[in-house]
Amino acid sequence: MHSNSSIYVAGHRGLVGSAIVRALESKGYTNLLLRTSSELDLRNQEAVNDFFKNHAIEYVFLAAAKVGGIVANNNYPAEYIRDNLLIQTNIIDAAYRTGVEKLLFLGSTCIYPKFAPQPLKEEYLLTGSLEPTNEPYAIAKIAGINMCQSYNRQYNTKYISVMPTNLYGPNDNYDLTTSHVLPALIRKFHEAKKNGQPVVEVWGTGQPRREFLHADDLADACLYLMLNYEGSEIVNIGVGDDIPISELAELIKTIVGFEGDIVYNTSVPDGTPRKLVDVTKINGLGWKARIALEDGLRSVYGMFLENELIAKK
Ligand SMILES: NC(=O)C1=CN([C@@H]2O[C@H](COP(=O)(O)OP(=O)(O)OC[C@H]3O[C@@H](n4cnc5c(N)ncnc54)[C@H](OP(=O)(O)O)[C@@H]3O)[C@@H](O)[C@H]2O)C=CC1
Ligand SMILES: C[C@H]1O[C@H](OP(=O)(O)OP(=O)(O)OC[C@H]2O[C@@H](n3cnc4c(=O)[nH]c(N)nc43)[C@H](O)[C@@H]2O)[C@@H](O)[C@@H](O)C1=O
Repeated sequence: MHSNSSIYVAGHRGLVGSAIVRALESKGYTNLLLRTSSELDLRNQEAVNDFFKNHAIEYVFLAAAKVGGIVANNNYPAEYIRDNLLIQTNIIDAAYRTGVEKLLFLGSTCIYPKFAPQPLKEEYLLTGSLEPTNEPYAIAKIAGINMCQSYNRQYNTKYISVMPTNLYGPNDNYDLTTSHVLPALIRKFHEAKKNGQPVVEVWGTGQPRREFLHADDLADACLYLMLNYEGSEIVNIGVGDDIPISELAELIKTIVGFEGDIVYNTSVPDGTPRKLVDVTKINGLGWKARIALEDGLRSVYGMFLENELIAKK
């Protein structure tokens, strides 16, 4: 990949896509192709084919997807399987038909069996049943991985698939009905402090453990793998450490400065009890995460406050 290679970042306004754009720009890549979903609906095969035919795209970062937290996944299963299958199928096939040099597909650690041994090694894929709250999304992602591998095998393409753990960072989704736990708790504690509320509700039992990776670390890993990895086998991306949701809640509570209580709403599902990734493979390839959770949290809360000030002006 050269500084003037034509690079399409699908989903460039999202948490991951925007971090990949920042990483590419900071490393001097200048020829980036970017389209919002209203400019190019990636579920529309004809539009996607035309877009690829009309631009000599050399590299693709496939970071466009329908993404959401546990409750959104559980409530809208049809949308999660349909949109993700359409988006990824249209892009992967158009990339092949127009001779794209290399493509990076973003999966997720929810592709691993619900009760797989920890930490999750790449070879545990397809060894057991999935977590029901996100099975449709996970099945779409598994289909995407297999599609990349099948195209590599039959058509000699160079499509790589990465499995990031739970992510957070700039341009995260703070809508409490669709967001993931980390941005949701930042907003809940912040609003409770501002409004003088005595309690904050945290979903589930607080016992599940999650691993959190900053989107800038993830983007750095994606760029590193695009430049240094050619295998068809999936690669985990994580920090190699996790914490219970109850501990995350206490940490965010302290950073935000909320002095009230936490209540657990156990009518909301916990989801997978644990999904800590084994990072031996990516560490062996020469990449390691750098941003510690507490530093990352302070930084995103700072951005959250800045955005709130801007919104008020
Ligand atoms: N967030 C997380 O914790 C994790 C995310 N991932 C993976 O990373 C990838 C990116 O996720 P993330 O950045 O968090 O998601 P976001 O929701 O932040 O961003 C998704 C992007 O996809 C675009 N998009 C969605 N639907 C369409 C469509 N029909 N046509 C065109 N573009 C569309 C959106 O574009 P627009 O803004 O223009 O509407 C948006 O910018 C996904 O594959 C996800 O599975 C993996 C593990 C964890
Ligand atoms: C990235 C990943 O993201 C999803 O899986 P998840 O990790 O279960 O996601 P989550 O961040 O929504 O929840 C993590 C844990 O946190 C608890 N929790 C507490 N309080 C809130 C809360 O206020 N909001 C949310 N969303 N969760 C909360 C919640 O009950 C759960 O125990 C899937 O989309 C999956 O497909 C996927 O890939």
